Amino acid sequence: MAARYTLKVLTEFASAHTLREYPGACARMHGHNWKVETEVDAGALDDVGMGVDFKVIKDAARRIGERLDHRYLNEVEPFTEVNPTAENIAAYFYRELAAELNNDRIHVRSVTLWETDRACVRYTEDH
Ligand SMILES: Nc1nc2c(c(=O)[nH]1)N=C([C@H](O)[C@H](O)COP(=O)(O)OP(=O)(O)OP(=O)(O)O)CN2
Ligand SMILES: [Zn+2]
Repeated sequence: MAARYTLKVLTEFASAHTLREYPGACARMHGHNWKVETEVDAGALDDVGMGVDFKVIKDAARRIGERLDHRYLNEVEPFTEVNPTAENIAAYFYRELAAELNNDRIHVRSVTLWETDRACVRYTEDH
C-alpha cells in the first residue's frame, strides 16, 4: 500500500469585495476575515522526516494572501474581471500555490476557503 501524508496549514487575510450580478446584499461592498486551509500531499518523507516543512506552505500561502490583504478585491487582478466569489478566490489560491509548491514529491491537494465561520468552499483539481 502506498503511503500518503496530507499536511494542512491555516492562514488568513482580510479584504472587502462586491459580488457582481448577485441578487442580494452581497452586491454591496462588504468585508470578510477569510481563512485559507491549504492541503498538500506528500508520498514520501524527506531526510528530516517531513513531507514538507509547514513553514514552506505557510510562507507561500501568506505571500499570496498579502496580495489580497486589506484590499478591495474587485480592484485586484484577476478579480477585476473574475467575480471575487469564495469559489474563484479558492481556485486562485490553489493555482498559485500549485505553481509554487508542486514538485516530484509533493503536490497541493486542495484549498478550502472559509468566507464566514459557517460557510466554506473546497477547491481541488484532478490529476
Ligand atoms: N457559493 C457562494 N455563495 C455565496 C458567496 C460565495 O462566494 N459563494 N458569497 C456570499 C457573500 O459574499 C456574503 O458576504 C456571504 O453572506 P452571508 O451568507 O449572508 O453570510 P452572513 O454570515 O453574513 O449571513 P447571515 O445571513 O448573517 O447568516 C454569499 N453567498
Ligand atoms: Zn462576501
